[in-house]
Amino acid sequence: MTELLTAAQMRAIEQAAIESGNVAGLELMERAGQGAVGAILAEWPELGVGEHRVVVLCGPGNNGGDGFVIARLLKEAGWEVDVSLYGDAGNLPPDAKVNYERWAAMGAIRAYRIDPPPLVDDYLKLPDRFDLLIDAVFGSGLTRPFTGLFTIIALGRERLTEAGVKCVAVDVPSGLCADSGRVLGCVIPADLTVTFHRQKVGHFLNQGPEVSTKISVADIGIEGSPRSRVGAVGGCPAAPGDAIQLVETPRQLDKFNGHKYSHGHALILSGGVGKGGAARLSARGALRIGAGAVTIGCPPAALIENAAQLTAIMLTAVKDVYALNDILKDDRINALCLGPGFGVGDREKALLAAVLEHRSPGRDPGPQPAGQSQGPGSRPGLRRIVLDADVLSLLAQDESLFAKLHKDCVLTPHGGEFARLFPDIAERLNQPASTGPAYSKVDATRDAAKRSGCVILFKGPDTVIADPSGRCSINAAVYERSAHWLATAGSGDVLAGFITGLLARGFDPMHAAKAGAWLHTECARSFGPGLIAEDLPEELPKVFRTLGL
Ligand SMILES: NC(=O)C1=CN([C@@H]2O[C@H](COP(=O)(O)OP(=O)(O)OC[C@H]3O[C@@H](n4cnc5c(N)ncnc54)[C@H](OP(=O)(O)O)[C@@H]3O)[C@@H](O)[C@H]2O)[C@@H](O)CC1
Ligand SMILES: [K+]
Repeated sequence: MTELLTAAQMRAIEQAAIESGNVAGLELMERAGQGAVGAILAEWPELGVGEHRVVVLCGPGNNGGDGFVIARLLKEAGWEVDVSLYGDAGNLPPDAKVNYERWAAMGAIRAYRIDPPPLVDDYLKLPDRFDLLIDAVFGSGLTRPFTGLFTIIALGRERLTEAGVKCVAVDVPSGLCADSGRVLGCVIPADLTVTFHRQKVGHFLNQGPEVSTKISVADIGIEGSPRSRVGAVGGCPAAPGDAIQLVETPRQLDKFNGHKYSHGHALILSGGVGKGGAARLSARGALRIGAGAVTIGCPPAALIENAAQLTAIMLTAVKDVYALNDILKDDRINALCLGPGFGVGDREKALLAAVLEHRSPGRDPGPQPAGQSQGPGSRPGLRRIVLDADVLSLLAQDESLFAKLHKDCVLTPHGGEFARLFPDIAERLNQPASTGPAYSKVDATRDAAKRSGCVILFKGPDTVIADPSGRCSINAAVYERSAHWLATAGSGDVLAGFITGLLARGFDPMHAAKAGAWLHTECARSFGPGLIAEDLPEELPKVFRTLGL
């Protein structure tokens, strides 16, 4: 389980470690500097031999303090070191001040005031040639946008890359909000970002991956402390529900025993003639991921078209609400998917209302083992629903439909659909970030989950999944899991099908959303560029084999 931290959580963990008496803040700063140097030499071993020159940009807080430690360590290793301080030495926090003084006893410091900012010509009188730029200007304490300094560096950054200068961000690239991954003002993009103890949420959201480029986590020796995790016993102020997890290999994919209906039965409602492709993609995804049976329900006129395309997937006519209610008398149908290619007419609206109302009258599955409920079919009438695409538009248009949403629903909006469903939340998220920590996609998804009472899966390379209780995870298709070719027509329909299939197999909504998103990314990575949506379900057997299933 990989837990991501906000700046406040990291501060609380650091504070708890210091208060435990096992380690002093100054020692943590020393370890942070050592960790950064270690990570740099591991990344570029060639920097460990021969003569090199580094420019260290320090800022007014403890991130700057880390910079002074790095300057000292590299100088001791024989480097030529050029240090600047952006801020007032008299106002440095205590540990940073100690390291400032230690460095001052070894070398020069060019100091620049924050207010008024330095003139372009005055700032960054960089040496003619150097190998490494250490960005220790701002870390997790960035509270407001700042452009003066950053603009100069950001503008010169490309030139530095061309000159072969490597840029290392200490903790986060300066200008990046450690909680939201949003840029306040402008940012110094890094070639390598060295962070401490745990990766930060902002490394995975929004622009975080693009400007952090590669993350190395340095151990600063607080791992064993009783409060090193969010929500640990007596831990930091954040409630357990506030921990944000990175979605990883799902552990509950082993097959149930029994006949095919013990793997559940998914019903995918499709649109009319010529509109069935999206639902067929969802159905294929649901079947491949292991639903025992999958049926597409389409308007009578679309039966022939669908029949010509389907073999293992069953087909039934759903003319109207009466027909649907008849089908739903079959208790083995335990998961539904509505939205892909569905349409937004009166028939669809009525079907959506009926499905939302049809939910297991008075049946609560009660406490379940982590991630899985009892075998599907064991609780007749319990229906879990994935709502995607057109249905999200219907929900956005009609408050009474929205009010029918419940905890067994999973909504899977992309950015545009999210903005239609939750316009005020999206507006807050899309406003330029003016204070740090900035409102993040995690905050927005949690707020949306709370309002709707459902699991929300907010798509993107940084897919955020939250439930109404605040539980939250990020499926990150970034860094080594990057799969930009996943942005292809129909890919979302397959994702909706994956989640539906997992719901049919008995996964609870949160775990189905997480596992579905993770497997979706894995299929794309496994297939590689050239992928089209049809390839995603077909890649699942290979991914399952890799998982040892
Ligand atoms: N936590 C840990 O366990 C460990 C933490 N460590 C390190 O500490 C870092 C966090 O340190 P930090 O809290 O001092 O924050 P940091 O970003 O250095 O600067 C804050 C200062 O900047 C100022 N300021 C903010 N925005 C500004 C702007 N736009 N323009 C101008 N000024 C601005 C702000 O001013 P204020 O908002 O208070 O007015 C404040 O003075 C962390 O990233 C890691 O590197 C390690 O040593 C290992 C252990
Ligand atoms: K930094």
